[in-house]
Amino acid sequence: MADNQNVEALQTPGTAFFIFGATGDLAHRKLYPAIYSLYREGKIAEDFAVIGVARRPRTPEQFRSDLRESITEFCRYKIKDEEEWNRFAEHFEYKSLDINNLDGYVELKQHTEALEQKFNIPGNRLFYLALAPELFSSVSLNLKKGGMLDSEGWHRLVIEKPFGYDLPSAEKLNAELNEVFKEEEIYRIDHYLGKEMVQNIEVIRFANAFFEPLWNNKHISNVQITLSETVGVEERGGYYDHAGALRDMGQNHMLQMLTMIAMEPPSRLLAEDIRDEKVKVLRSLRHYNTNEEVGENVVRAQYTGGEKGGKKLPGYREEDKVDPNSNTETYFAARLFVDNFRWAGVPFYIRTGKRLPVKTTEVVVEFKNMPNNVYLGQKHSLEPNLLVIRVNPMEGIYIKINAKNPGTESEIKPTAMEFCQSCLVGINSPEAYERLLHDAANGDSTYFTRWDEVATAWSFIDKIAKAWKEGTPKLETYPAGTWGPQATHDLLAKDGFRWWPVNGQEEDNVIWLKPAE
Ligand SMILES: NC(=O)C1=CN([C@@H]2O[C@H](COP(=O)(O)OP(=O)(O)OC[C@H]3O[C@@H](n4cnc5c(N)ncnc54)[C@H](OP(=O)(O)O)[C@@H]3O)[C@@H](O)[C@H]2O)C=CC1
Ligand SMILES: O=C1O[C@H](COP(=O)(O)O)[C@@H](O)[C@H](O)[C@H]1O
Repeated sequence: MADNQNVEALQTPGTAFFIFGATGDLAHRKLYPAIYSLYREGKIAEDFAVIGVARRPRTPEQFRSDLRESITEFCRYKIKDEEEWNRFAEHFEYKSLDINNLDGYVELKQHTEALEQKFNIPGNRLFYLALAPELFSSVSLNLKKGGMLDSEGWHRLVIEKPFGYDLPSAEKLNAELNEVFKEEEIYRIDHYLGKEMVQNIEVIRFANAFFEPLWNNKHISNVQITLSETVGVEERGGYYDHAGALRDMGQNHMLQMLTMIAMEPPSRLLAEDIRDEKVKVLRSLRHYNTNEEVGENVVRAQYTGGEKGGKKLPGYREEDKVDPNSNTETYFAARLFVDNFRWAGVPFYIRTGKRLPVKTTEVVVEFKNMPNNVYLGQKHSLEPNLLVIRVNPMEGIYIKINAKNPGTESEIKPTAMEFCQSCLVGINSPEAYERLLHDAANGDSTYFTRWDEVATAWSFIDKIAKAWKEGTPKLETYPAGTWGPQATHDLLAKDGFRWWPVNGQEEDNVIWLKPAE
């Protein structure tokens, strides 16, 4: 019996899941744990099979043992008991295959058909490409040539980021994929769209009379989006040194979050309506066409060696597989404008970086000061109201208002009222990959990026990348464990703003009203 008792409506149709890149990091840390959670919650019933594909040889026993290791280490559910584990693991098979070897697909087809028969799967096939992007086109072409798309039922391609390196390469990739899969069969992953609180932005905005009437340039002075990480590039130096923060986080996660904040209410809560609104935001982004404009609005930087908790941290250029003379940015911040009626004149500040002091993803919506406030000019220093959406690792929102300090005659204090979602539901809220796999198997593409979103985002990003390539602005540095270079603070200071401390940290003057224990 599934752990989630109310599962009928949520169950995926019988599906064969193919994980290309089955021995890789993403499969190990995210995909297998996600599949196990879905199984435990009854969102996947017994009519499924998972076929792992990669080059290195693995016996079925080895593959299932890797699988168990991955789930034990990374899944939010613990393995229940041996009987349940065996029932689950029986659905997993491994096929050693070089994705360029067409003959291998013919064998894969036979293998698949046998599994489909065994588990009563009606020919629905979901191909998840957890592979280097250079391999995406060959896989899709060989799937077709090898007869893997001949089954009854649907065929879907789930594809990891990065989707291209720039607009021309993304266009090329898209054209190649379209030779095999239609747009509606392609599910481009941006795992930030699978995060609970990113999805909640829509609800907070469109289901609350508090917020939506104020959600515009009359009432909001600026928006700040921070995606900070404490880690460096870890084992991904080779990939990262080619990509950098702008392509790794900016083109996708950051712009996607911005669209969720800035979009107009969709006419219906359907995938195409929502994605139509998101792409309109991307089209309204003010492009920085000259190096001067990029220099004025964008900061890029790279971490140097630092220290945290007495531990020495290496500089970026000392990291494994990174060019010792690399000019790749590990940090960037930008001031963006959405030039439409709602947002004219409101800066959206975004920043992301590796080796920053804390791991957090947070959106701060700063409201304008009250006009002619009777308290202004007196001894009080009023702070602007804030709505803070906490995405990661803590989930929830808080709003900061000005209120009378209890027990004083007239002292006004910033007071934060917090809805801490993760305090209520714990860390058990579904992982992004669970939702996204489940959505893809159910044919719901709402939280996947459509081609026009990807292309429009690249056309904006490419101009920044071009200016950087030409040396503008210069690459700054920041010691590992700090909040980036001074230039990032200047970016806001010139508009009269400042970055709000993340997690409400360092704000001694604020009274916190937390939910009762
Ligand atoms: N890891 C992460 O946290 C994230 C990863 N991604 C994206 O996911 C994708 C995969 O990343 P990740 O798992 O880290 O990469 P890894 O390098 O860890 O894994 C790559 C996988 O591809 C397989 N592979 C490589 N070449 C071939 C080939 N010719 N034929 C068949 N299989 C092949 C490898 O297996 P073998 O060597 O056995 O063939 C391995 O299973 C990338 O696009 C990455 O950008 C996106 C977000 C986060
Ligand atoms: O896509 C990526 O995201 C991770 C950060 O994801 P999070 O869910 O842990 O916030 C980042 O480390 C990685 O470089 C990037 O490719």
